[in-house]
Amino acid sequence: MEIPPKPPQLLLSSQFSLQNRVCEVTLNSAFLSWKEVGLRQKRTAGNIYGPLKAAGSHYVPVCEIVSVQETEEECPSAGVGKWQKVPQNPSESNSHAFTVSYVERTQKHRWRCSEVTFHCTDGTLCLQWVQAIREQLSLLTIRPKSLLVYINPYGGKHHGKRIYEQKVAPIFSRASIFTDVIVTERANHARDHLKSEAELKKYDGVVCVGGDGMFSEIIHGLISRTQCDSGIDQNRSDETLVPCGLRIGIIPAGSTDCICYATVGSNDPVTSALHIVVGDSQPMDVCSIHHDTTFLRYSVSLLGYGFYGDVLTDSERKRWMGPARYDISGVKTFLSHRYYEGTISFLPADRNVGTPRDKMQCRSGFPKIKKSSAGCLQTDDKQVSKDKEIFSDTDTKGVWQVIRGKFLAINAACMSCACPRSPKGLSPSAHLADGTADLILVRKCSRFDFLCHLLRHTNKDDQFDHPFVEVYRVQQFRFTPRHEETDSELDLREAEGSGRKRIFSQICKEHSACNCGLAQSSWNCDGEILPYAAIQVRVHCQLIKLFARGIEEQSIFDEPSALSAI
Ligand SMILES: Nc1ncnc2c1ncn2[C@@H]1O[C@H](COP(=O)(O)OP(=O)(O)OP(=O)(O)O)[C@@H](O)[C@H]1O
Ligand SMILES: CCCCCCCCCCCCC/C=C/[C@@H](O)[C@H](CO)NC(=O)CCCCC
Ligand SMILES: [Ca+2]
Repeated sequence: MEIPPKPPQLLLSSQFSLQNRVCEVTLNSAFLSWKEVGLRQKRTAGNIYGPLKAAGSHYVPVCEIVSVQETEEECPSAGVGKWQKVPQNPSESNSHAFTVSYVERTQKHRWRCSEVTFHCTDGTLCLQWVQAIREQLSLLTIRPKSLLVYINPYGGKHHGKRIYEQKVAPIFSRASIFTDVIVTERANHARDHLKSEAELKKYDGVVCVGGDGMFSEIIHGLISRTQCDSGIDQNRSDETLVPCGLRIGIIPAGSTDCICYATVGSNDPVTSALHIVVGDSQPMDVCSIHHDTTFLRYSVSLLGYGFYGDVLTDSERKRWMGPARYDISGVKTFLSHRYYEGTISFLPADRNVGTPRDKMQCRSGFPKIKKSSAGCLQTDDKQVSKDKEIFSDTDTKGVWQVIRGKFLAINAACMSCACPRSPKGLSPSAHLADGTADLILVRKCSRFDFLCHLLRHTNKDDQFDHPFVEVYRVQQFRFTPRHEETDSELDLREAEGSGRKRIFSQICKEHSACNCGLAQSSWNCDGEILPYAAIQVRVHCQLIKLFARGIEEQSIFDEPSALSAI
């Protein structure tokens, strides 16, 4: 039987002056609230993006208070050069005041740090309030007190340092968070520092100021350090990796910022800073990628061969263009319309984690997916779709599937990969922490059809609803490009003169410009090119944790019904 939650305990209730009006202010163990005295209370849906409020009432959850401080309103006194307190209005003369900074939701999942200042004539009362609020904040032990910050000064439009100093550092300082800041001096500086030098015990988290490439450096440093400390060999693709203890915060300052966007719902530095301050925690899956017995890289967003690999290869030569390089290279790659041949084998995911086409988008706290002590997933069955269109569990559980063909793109997404270019992402129903990736196969088709498929990433239409697109939810997969297929794999091809084709394939290896389907592409792994085309990929469930909570359902802030318990 579920034990009902305890009602919040009333801690303080007093009258203060707020902008010339008298307000009743209440603090309980869950909320700080205030309402104008004498106003009749009427619950309304209010401003859908505003703070939790009924008409004239404001409710701030204690867990969303950033800080509280005694306020002294001062201005220079003429001529003397000294500063003295000056009341803002008559009712606030002899005024003592305290200011509460708190999270306020605005449009499109963005958060702001708002302030409210309460005035009264009794200094002791103000102090009592400040202490009571601080005491409640001190109970929030999930909040970080000390952070290690890495800034890539060259990510995106080269604004990382300025974004941190102007928008983020003031919020951390208001929340009394200690920071050690390192501005990187070269690529892989942050990775190498985390791997072997950083005194990680000093910190409650690591913050990355940059784009997806910088985030990738941070996870490589942290994951490698954790495996090394635990005696795990990353070159063994069958190893169970040890989850990282420290949470990672992303302050977006890159070109795509897909990981930030898909875990927070926006690419806004202030919003990310506030998610760090309130101590959010979002577990995330990570793919390990091996070539035979060599570990190559980890991936959390896109692993793309063909189209996205070619876009990245071309765009790397245009880094000087900044974020626009992806648009130019995207159009160029689209026009070249190359396809690639090879074999994909994959191990389908358990049916209880849903399917890529079930329209169950990953949202904050839903569906409840927990990693069991045995490392596998437990889901709340009632929340999981019963969509059966691709495989039935009994047919495929634990059985590798093999698909050969000619592909314009082979993409694997461990999460939705939503970003400003594609607000619902490459795989809109992929989940952040379910131990699976969505494998998307785009077979050879006409330019027009491929364009329709690409454009659907930018609107509400279903990009998988084409006869040339297949999508599978997988735990592991392998890819072998056509020219690396073994004799036995080639022998398996039906109705193909295998001897003749193999000779042709060797010729085409050196002839990547010809559109014969036997040329090789490269894998785009979270924005980095992999050195091998033949890879094995395995998803590690919830290997890392972010200072995020997943994308919030906007509707929970539309109406104050959640406040009825107060
Ligand atoms: N000081 C530095 N000098 C040069 N390169 C750096 C430095 N610090 C980090 N890097 C590298 O810069 C690359 C790109 O950085 P980042 O991801 O921040 O920006 P981006 O490429 O513009 O954005 P995105 O990855 O979102 O497309 C990363 O791969 C990182 O390794
Ligand atoms: C001709 C019309 C084309 C319209 C196509 C729109 C489709 C956009 C889907 C975007 C998916 C982004 C996935 C994220 C990948 C990141 O790990 C990676 C590093 O930041 N970014 C890219 O590779 C950059 C990839 C940029 C691709 C354009
Ligand atoms: Ca996943």
